[in-house]
Amino acid sequence: MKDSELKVSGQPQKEGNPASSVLDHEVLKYSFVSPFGVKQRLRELRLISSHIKNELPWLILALECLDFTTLAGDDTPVNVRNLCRKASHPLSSFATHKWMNDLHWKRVAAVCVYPQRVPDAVQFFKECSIKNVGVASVATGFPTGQYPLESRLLEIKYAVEQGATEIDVVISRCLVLTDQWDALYHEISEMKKACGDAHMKTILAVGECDSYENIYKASLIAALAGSDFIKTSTGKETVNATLDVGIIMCRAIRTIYEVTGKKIGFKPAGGIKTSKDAIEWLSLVKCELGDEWLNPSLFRIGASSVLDDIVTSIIHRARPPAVEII
Ligand SMILES: O=C[C@H](O)COP(=O)(O)O
Repeated sequence: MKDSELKVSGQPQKEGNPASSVLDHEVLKYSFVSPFGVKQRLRELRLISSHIKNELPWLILALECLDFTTLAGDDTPVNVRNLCRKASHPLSSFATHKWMNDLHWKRVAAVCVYPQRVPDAVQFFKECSIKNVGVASVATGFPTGQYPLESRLLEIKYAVEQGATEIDVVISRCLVLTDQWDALYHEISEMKKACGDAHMKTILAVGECDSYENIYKASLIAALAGSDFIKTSTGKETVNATLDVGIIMCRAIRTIYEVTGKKIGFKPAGGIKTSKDAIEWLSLVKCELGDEWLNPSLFRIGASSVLDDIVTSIIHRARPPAVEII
């Protein structure tokens, strides 16, 4: 299918600094999405993904792009440390097998926790001298965002002070649903400032944004306001990451790249539970954005429960066939 057939278009503001202080409304004029085009593209992408033969490299990539998450009211230092242990050496129980080669060095990209649990993760990685697993914190009144901007910004600053290197912020869906695009741009810009050097992933909570057009506009605005990544969902909405919405967000990312030259990352999150799901998302990003996006600096999968299935699938495919001795 040709790109034009999808009819997801956009004309964001002029080239140059993507995070100027005001939103150029030209960006919102061209946000038409054809549901039929999206459906058609989805069918094609599913077909492409179902034809993948050698899944092992895809599974390893999925593991390396994982934001391994715990976001529960009963999280404690102990379960966060356990999460970090698993994140650092997910394949360690097979490390003594020769066929593992360098697989046992593989690690997830980051752990993702609530602000209050950031010090537990930071301390664990410090004690174990592990430097290449990021610590992401959710913030800004996660998951609803229904708090004053002032306190949401304080949460970001708190998480950064505690050592978070990545901040996953949620937007006010209310601003999207009431067409307050300037206010949305303003709050995301303020959040980015509060992050300082920490990478900011902006969660749109797509299941609560009402329409494809709103998701496309919110994606463009989040990118233009300085987000490093756009992320689908918190995992707490009734509808979380879906592939159709993934297509729309990737198209917005591509538009931003074509017009500003800036590469924005993409993070589907919420309800991703199996290796097959993970491969479908990787395949979507490969088809929509290209191989350049297939690395942890531009692609993450946010999930609390997919790791075990990815590990099982890797072992199943990496293990040599059993030798018959009789
Ligand atoms: O950001 C990650 C999500 O909160 C995880 O959602 P999940 O528990 O459905 O995997």
